[in-house]
Amino acid sequence: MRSPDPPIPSPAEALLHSQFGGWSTGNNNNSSCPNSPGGPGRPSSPSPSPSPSPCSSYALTLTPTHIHVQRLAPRPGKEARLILPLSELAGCSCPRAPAPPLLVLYWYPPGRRRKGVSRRRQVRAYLAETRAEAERWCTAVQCLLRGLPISADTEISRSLLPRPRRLLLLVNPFSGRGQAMQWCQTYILPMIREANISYNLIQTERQNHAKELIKEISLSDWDGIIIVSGDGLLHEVINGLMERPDWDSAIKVPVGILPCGSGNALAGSINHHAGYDMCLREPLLLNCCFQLCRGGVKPMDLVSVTTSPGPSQNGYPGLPRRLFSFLSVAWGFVSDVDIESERYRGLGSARFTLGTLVRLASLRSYKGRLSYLPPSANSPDASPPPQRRPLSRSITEGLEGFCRTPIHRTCSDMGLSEQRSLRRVDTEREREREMERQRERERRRERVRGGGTGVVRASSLAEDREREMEVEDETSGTSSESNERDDSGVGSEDGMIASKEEGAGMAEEDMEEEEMGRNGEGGSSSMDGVMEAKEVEEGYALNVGREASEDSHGSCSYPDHPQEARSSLRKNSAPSSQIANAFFSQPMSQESESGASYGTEETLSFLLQTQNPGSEPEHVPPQTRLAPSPSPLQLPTPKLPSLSLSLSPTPPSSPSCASPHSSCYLAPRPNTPSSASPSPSIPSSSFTFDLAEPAGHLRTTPHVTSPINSLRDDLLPPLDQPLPNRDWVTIEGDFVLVLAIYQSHLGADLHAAPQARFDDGLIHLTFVRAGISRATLLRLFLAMERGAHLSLSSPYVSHVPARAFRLQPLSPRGTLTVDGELVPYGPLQAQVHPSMSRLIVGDSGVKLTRF
Ligand SMILES: Nc1ncnc2c1ncn2[C@@H]1O[C@H](COP(=O)(O)OP(=O)(O)OP(=O)(O)O)[C@@H](O)[C@H]1O
Repeated sequence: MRSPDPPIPSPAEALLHSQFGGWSTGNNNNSSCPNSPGGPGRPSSPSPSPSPSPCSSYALTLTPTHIHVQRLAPRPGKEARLILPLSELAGCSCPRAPAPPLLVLYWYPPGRRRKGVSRRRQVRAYLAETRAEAERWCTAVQCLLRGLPISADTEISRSLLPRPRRLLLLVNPFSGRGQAMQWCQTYILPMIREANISYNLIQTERQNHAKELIKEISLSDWDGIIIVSGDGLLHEVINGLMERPDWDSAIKVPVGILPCGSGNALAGSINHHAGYDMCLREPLLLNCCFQLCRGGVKPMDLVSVTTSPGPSQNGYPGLPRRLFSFLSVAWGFVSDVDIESERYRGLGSARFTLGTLVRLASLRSYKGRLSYLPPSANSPDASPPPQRRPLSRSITEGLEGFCRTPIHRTCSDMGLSEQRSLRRVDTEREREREMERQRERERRRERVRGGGTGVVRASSLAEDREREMEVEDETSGTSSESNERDDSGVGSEDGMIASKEEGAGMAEEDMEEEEMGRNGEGGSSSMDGVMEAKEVEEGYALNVGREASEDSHGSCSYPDHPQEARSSLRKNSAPSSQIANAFFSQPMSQESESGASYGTEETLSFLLQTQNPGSEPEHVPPQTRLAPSPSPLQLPTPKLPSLSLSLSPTPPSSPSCASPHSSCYLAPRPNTPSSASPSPSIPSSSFTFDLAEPAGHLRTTPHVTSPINSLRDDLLPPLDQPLPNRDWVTIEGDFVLVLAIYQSHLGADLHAAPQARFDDGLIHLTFVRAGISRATLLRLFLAMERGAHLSLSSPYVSHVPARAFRLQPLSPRGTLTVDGELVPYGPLQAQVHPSMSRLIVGDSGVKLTRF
């Protein structure tokens, strides 16, 4: 992150140049004292222990970008030079008399941590000859930090400085693991004081407290509203601002977030855009707090969401609700995990890892219809399709020094595959297998060139694929059953957990899909597509899990030793790849061999094995205490009713199926009258565009209860009316998940939309069709940690940008969330409103205005 040290400043560059005495702070890095200005436990004058260092003296030079510190005594010389970039200073102070005339600099250089780069606090103090000199320096540095231009000729006086910024801090003491107040005392308030920011801190007392407050306060009193919590509280604040009569000016008040929740998606995005590596917990908080103190503001898009009516109240039918979202709308897997993992709240961000594994074990799919409006071609917002990460790059990650031979392309850029590939030693055999596969591919391509309809072609590819698998089996001598098989067969023998070798086989198959996609054979030529096409052709139903309507929310329980589970899981630095690795390397249990899906017990037990087995359990907040159940509950033995997969194979003519960029494997087609008639080669149940009766409450349309009638969703008709034919694309079928996200991160460690910017005017839609295997879905989420999931080539996964969308669940039950908060289940639509709000992001590498 740091640029090379600048040369010694020339006299022309120098704004100030003075000689200071040293001030010993009692430790080497000069970091313990003097303390932050003001505040409890932080005296305004240095504590008595530090003292002048009589023998040391320094020459300080201030330039517009740096403070150069040259030690003059006792050892002058080049090595005694320190350069403090102003961009790494949170602030400075000059303690009032009777304290000595000190210039105190609060320096937060980036330091390497085990996981990512994070700021560390250092305090430097220099003793000026006079108080006036110390104050002159302090004022000059503060002017530069506030972005006020000064020159060597400027008469430096305190009158140059604008009033200190005033922030309203709203703290949810129960967010995340309930540490928000403690972190305020330890990290947040000290740094905010150091940055010379005034603040008022309010603890929220209940749900919607923040919203009520925001609707009533005088906003002109504040330069920013800062949420010290998770994303849920910011959702309240944004909606509180939008429900004010003066919403259009209120929403322009800069908002910021200091992450104390469990997901911390927006904080993850700020951290990422500021140039830091992914990090969690205190390091993330320090980075975000530092960025906040720097004070840069960027426009941020908001998405207006119209949901179905809530339950009727006092005999009156509910009305559709309108709310504003800054983060995401989720349906299916993501919202299920979000809501169901609430019970593991005490685990911090690891609750999502656990929730993901539990939900994977009983994967559901939901029928529904997704329509979206792509960005117009000439729209300035239309961003180019995301670059696929070059395969070579991801392959070399983590492999340097391990493998010198060229790595087979079956090493995807997924962590799991990489790790598996490291275990492989028999490169000769691998090469032979690859050559055999290559020959098979060639033969297949020859046949495909012979033509035929999509289905017929897919079917013949299925036969090819089967033959290919036989060849693989022969050459490898091991069974490399596909994940898709494991998922698709009723009572499949494979279960969820594959052996290491099987895992490697799975990776190969995925790469196989990728390979075929690149060769223009599209999704239908993949293993998944093949099976699907074959089943469709033969009139079979494909079983991919349990249908939502039949699956009650699985009752889960915990192992006999929940304390152990908690203590091990508490290390919530989310070592998901480690977890997943254990997941895959578990021996098959009795249960899995007999075909049942995995339960929570297995999930927890492998987590236990991967994380700190010997550690003592920590204190867990009462609400998260997990009562040991008399006997460990299993997830109900799956009845595995058939799920009919109504989506057809991707038509061969579809350009999207060959696109390596957008992964639009579903062949979404424009909602034009001509395209609405199904192609003869596609089963008529697929991709229908008529409006079916939606699930949920909405049948006829009441007016939307919008607090803000003046902000129109100009791209959307009312929720009960058909969408315009022009430009819209509709996809109908069975989905595992639909995620609409407008920030780069879905959680601090989930880089869900790497291409997203705060103000790109886009909704980034990801949808996953039923039929995806659990293993592929798991790999998708693991790759998401690094934002590498866009490279995951699966015909079941699509990523598309949009300006608006409508979601019509057709399954009677499910969960829908907006910014992680539950909303009424039923049809929902949303439209982006570019740059509506303002977000405090700091000043790293972005053009911004200061608040
Ligand atoms: N004092 C309080 N008591 C109970 N609930 C509160 C209180 N203050 C706020 N809330 C509610 O708690 C919900 C969750 O808060 P928040 O999102 O900030 O934390 P989180 O869920 O831990 O974080 P994340 O969303 O990152 O997972 C919000 O919907 C908010 O309305």
